[in-house]
Amino acid sequence: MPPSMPCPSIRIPIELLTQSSFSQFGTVISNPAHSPLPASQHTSPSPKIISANQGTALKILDVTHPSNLYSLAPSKKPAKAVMNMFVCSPRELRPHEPSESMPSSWGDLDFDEDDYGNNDRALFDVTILERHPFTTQTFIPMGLSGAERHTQYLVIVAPTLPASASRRHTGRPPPYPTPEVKKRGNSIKDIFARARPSPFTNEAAPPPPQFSRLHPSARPKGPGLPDLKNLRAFVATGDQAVTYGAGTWHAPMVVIGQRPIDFVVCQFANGVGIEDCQEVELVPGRNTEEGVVVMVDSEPSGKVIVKAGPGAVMAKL
Ligand SMILES: NC(=O)N[C@@H](O)C(=O)O
Repeated sequence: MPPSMPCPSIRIPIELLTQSSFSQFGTVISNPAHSPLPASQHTSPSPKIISANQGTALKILDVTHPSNLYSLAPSKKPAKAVMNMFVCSPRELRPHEPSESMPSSWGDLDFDEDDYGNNDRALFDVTILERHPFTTQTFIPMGLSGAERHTQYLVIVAPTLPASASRRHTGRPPPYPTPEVKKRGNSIKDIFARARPSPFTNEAAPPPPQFSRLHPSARPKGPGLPDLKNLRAFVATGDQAVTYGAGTWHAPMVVIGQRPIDFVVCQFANGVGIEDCQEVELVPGRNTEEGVVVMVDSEPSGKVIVKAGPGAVMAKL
């Protein structure tokens, strides 16, 4: 049984998965020529593209930032790169019950029941979140086209609370090993290693902070619990892959539609259960109506409707 944390009642509208909306959680991998947003709404820097394969291919560089932080794991057991396959079945959704105004991650939303037209609303209850504290994890869907309307997947993520706030939630320290950050050593060797200019290399610039070379989404997130009030839900198209930054709290993959999606999943792993994957169960408090819920609105074709952020059809904020 994973540890649990109390959760508030909160309804989450769905956003379009784009690199800029997702940047604090990880990276989105897609052919920039197939962006779902018009060029005027692109906010992330253009990727570097070079010609390859005797001019018959475009090579788009560094589309994601795999990171292996297992040197910080308490066991110190080294990890290896692994590629697994997840065959993810469509999730069961709960029928929507008419509801009063509910707090949401986008402010208090007032849900007007007449607004759906022919569209449908169903609810996905987020009951568990997990994270891989020492590795990025990339989900690459197979066999789906960007135009596929009936089968899509949701990427549900949450920021990490500071450890002190996690303790307030549960009344106890975070249940997981804290990534060990290197202590500032005081031996003669350590002091010389920090000296500038360096007596060993003559380097004049100060040593870079431990994680500064990593993409911001790939830096360790700390041991805290998920920040449920700022949980976000994104809908991905079939031609997008997604990388969760190391330590990013996320829901196990949520496929929407009629058929399973096969994903190739790339990550590092060292075989120590608690270091490879950590889970927390979300339990609504005694006076809490329903817990953390993602609102899944869809067109009659089955296509999920984006309700918040760039590309929203009818966000009511
Ligand atoms: N994300 C997801 O569906 N599952 C995992 O992250 C896992 O490693 O089990």
